[in-house]
Amino acid sequence: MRELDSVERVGVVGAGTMGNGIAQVAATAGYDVVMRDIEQEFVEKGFDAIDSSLDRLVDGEKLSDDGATATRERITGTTELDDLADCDLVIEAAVEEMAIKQDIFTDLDETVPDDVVLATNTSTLSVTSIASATDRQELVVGVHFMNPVPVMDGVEVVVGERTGEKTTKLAHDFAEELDKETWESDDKPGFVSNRILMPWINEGVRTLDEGVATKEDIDRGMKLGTNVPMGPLELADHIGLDICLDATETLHEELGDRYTPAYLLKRKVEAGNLGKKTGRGFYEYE
Ligand SMILES: NC(=O)c1ccc[n+]([C@@H]2O[C@H](COP(=O)([O-])OP(=O)(O)OC[C@H]3O[C@@H](n4cnc5c(N)ncnc54)[C@H](O)[C@@H]3O)[C@@H](O)[C@H]2O)c1
Repeated sequence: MRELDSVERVGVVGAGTMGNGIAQVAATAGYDVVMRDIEQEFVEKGFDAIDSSLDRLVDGEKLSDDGATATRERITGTTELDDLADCDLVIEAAVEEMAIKQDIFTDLDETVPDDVVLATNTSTLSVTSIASATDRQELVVGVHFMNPVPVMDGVEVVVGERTGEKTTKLAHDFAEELDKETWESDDKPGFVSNRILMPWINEGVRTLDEGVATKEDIDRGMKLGTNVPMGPLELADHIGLDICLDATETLHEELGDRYTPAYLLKRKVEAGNLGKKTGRGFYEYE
């Protein structure tokens, strides 16, 4: 297995909310990064998000101008999977669909050298099922970054049925190289974070739908009452309502009725009101 010391080039699959954030923090830590999406347009959008994020960090004096320029220069974009062939570690952050993730892992398994660790950023899908699409299950692990990646300090390392000990250690060590702190979860639905967070968000949506309070009061109530930085509806908009629905459906499928997705959550996703990323969710955004 390729050790962390020999990791120079990191591949990121998906240039969306999480992929571009992971590419940014890996490049800031000094790694060369190849960020791959299926369309050039999505790659460009990923770079736009990275540029805005780096600008904010420079404005807030958290990163120097030179640091931002160097970070940006270390990231290359592509639509070709073959461009990941000389990566020493690959992190997948494509859409939360098992069939798509398994196809990606089968393709990666054929493209990337046998001793390279393949990580997935899945929020709730089984790391073991994703790994089963490869011939290197010992080298597949969950490395679950939090959103927004450049801001959040934590990374959840998810250990699948056949994930090797060295692979798990590499996942922790790599996240720490990116200045993150880690915790570990067994490969069970929702892991630690979303098993607890998604029912909280879902209950917030039901509380709105059942007319208990206005959206503003639900969010204010939870912020003032429990000292969290965002209430459930604001946080759902931030994460993306489609991501919340996918995660809640997985939990419902695996863990039963207490996780049934709220009706209003499904209605908003069907209407394309996915939260911040589409300009409208529970709140409206410029
Ligand atoms: N949004 C969050 O708060 C959050 C937090 C933690 C983990 N996650 C997980 O991270 C993953 C990505 O989520 P996101 O919010 O960045 O989604 P997103 O929709 O913003 O981005 C997904 C990207 O993947 C691309 N894609 C689809 N198929 C691809 C393929 N075959 N190859 C390469 N790229 C492909 C899409 O074009 C899109 O640009 C999901 O598994 C999600 O569950 C999301």
